[in-house]
Amino acid sequence: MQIHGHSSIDKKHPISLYSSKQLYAMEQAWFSEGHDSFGLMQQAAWQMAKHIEQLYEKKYLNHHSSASVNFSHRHNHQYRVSIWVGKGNNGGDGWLIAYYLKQAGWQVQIVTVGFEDSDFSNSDSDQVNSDKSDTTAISNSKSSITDAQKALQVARSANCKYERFEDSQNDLRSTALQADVYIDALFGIGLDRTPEGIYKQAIRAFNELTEQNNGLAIAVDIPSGVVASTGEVFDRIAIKADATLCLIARKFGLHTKDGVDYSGQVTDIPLIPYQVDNVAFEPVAKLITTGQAFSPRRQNSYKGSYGHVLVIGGNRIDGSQGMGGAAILSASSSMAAGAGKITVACHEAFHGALLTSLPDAMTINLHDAQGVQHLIKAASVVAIGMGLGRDDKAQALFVNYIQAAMTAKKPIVIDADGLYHLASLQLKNDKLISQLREYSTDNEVCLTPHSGEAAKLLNKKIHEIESDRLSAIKLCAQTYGGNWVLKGAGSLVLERGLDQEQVYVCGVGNAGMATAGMGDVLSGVIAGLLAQQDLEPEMRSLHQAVIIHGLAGDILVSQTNQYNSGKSDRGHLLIGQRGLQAQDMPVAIRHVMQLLVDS
Ligand SMILES: NC(=O)C1=CN([C@@H]2O[C@H](COP(=O)(O)OP(=O)(O)OC[C@H]3O[C@@H](n4cnc5c(N)ncnc54)[C@H](O)[C@@H]3O)[C@@H](O)[C@H]2O)[C@@H](O)CC1
Ligand SMILES: [K+]
Repeated sequence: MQIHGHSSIDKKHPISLYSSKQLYAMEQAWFSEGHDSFGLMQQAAWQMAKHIEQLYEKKYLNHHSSASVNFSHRHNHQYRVSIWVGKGNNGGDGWLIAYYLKQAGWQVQIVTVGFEDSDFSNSDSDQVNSDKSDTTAISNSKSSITDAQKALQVARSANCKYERFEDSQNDLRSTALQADVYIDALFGIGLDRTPEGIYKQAIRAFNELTEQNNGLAIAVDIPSGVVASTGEVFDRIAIKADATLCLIARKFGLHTKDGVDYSGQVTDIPLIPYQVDNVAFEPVAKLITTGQAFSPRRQNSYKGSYGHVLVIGGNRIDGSQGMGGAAILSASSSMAAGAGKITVACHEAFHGALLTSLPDAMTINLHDAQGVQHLIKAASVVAIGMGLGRDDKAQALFVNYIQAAMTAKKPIVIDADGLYHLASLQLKNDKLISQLREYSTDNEVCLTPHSGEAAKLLNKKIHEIESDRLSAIKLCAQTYGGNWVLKGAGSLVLERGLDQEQVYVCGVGNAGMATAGMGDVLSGVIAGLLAQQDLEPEMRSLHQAVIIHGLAGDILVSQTNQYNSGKSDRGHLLIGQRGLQAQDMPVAIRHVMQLLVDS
């Protein structure tokens, strides 16, 4: 079930993202300043309980679509919450949320997963005297029990009802578990392996129950099953949350790879100051959801002021396989992103098609080496590889044109088959790789693989890339130099500065963009921005291009924009994610360029 409104983020500023290792270090820094760990858990749970009430009330108002709904309805209907707890501290948060929501008048049902009977009897023996059954008494209890066990005691001493998932599996569809809100406190940042057996069953049951009962699914800290440092979900076993209450600091894994599909709307509950124990933690990445505003163009300018993009690609191998579309898409996207002029070096067989769809472009035969080299000298930026082909002849062209671009000191964008050639040259220990790496220290080189291409470039398996995209993009940059995009849900962007590198996670874009040609569009936008020398570096940066590309895709599938309204007098039909095509993009890219000037 969706919470009303646009998905997760509408913050303008980049949001700092951290790994689980850093999260643990932050907690430890806080505790080493003398702060109490159970106290932190109490704060976390109390604040989450308040947010849970707010989220549910918001959902209720949306569904009863009248602002006049009076929340005195609470008196007619007791809210029901089902809280699923694991044995770690994430579960500890869950027990305390149960305690606070019960205080607030909710009907609370706890489902424990992975607990033995002894877990409860141990705590019985340690049980605090019932007439002192408050959290203070328990937190002050001398025993060496863990915070999670203390939390369990607090909830039990307040008579919160619980049942073991293991005992009640067959009855899980009983009315006892028909809740308005389901809380996932099974695993937090401590998840380090595939949930199996009872955990796998519990995660599945949780998802089924929330769906059947149209319940609101809220994850404590991170949806169980999502790895906080990578965004990976093993075997698709994870809680599908409508909302995530993210404790202390934003987890990297919420915004890239599978995490994007499971986290829902993310709310921060910071709890501790950003700088603890004199340590300021450097985020592993920054989440960006909006672009830099463009400055208006000078009236007194001409096409040369905005650069000349040379797109090299669109080959036809041995007279059969043709990939002209890749170059066309890239070229039209470059123009949509504001490049002053475009030349496309593609196979002559495609010149007609190119000019039909993009009469603004100039053409040259891809195989006219002298002519292309001459144009490389004249161009402001060279984008190479889209539909270039992978045979030896194409590789020779690639090497030749990259050498020419480096000699002429041009910014270079390498995509698709260009990346394939780089990977194979690297395997052969070809000198081009070290030359390119050296070149990229003083010149702009942008490389844009998806996971499959990154796997080839690093001579690894795709799943190795996917299981740690952050390490993969860093290794790409180390090996080849340059600035990188690792495409996919929550695309990563790595930009190298003088003495440090910055990683961004792109928080816009949608699954409709997982179609052929979208990468060609992106390379075009990157080249189009790079060509515009009038722009400040930030406005023509790689992350700006990735954001523009993502926003354009989102605009096309949004139901409320001028290009996609059933009521539009332009006669456009509604477009959804299914069926979105790369050729739809240039019009939306132009629109985003305009929005970014206006904003
Ligand atoms: N006092 C504190 O330190 C605080 C902790 N907080 C909470 O604590 C969480 C982290 O707690 P923990 O470090 O205990 O970690 P978790 O609660 O995430 O659980 C870790 C436990 O689960 C086990 N485990 C991991 N993957 C498993 C799998 N696939 N199948 C079965 N068992 C698995 C681990 O071996 C470990 O025993 C945070 O996410 C947050 O919710 C917050 O309450 C803030 C304060
Ligand atoms: K969780």
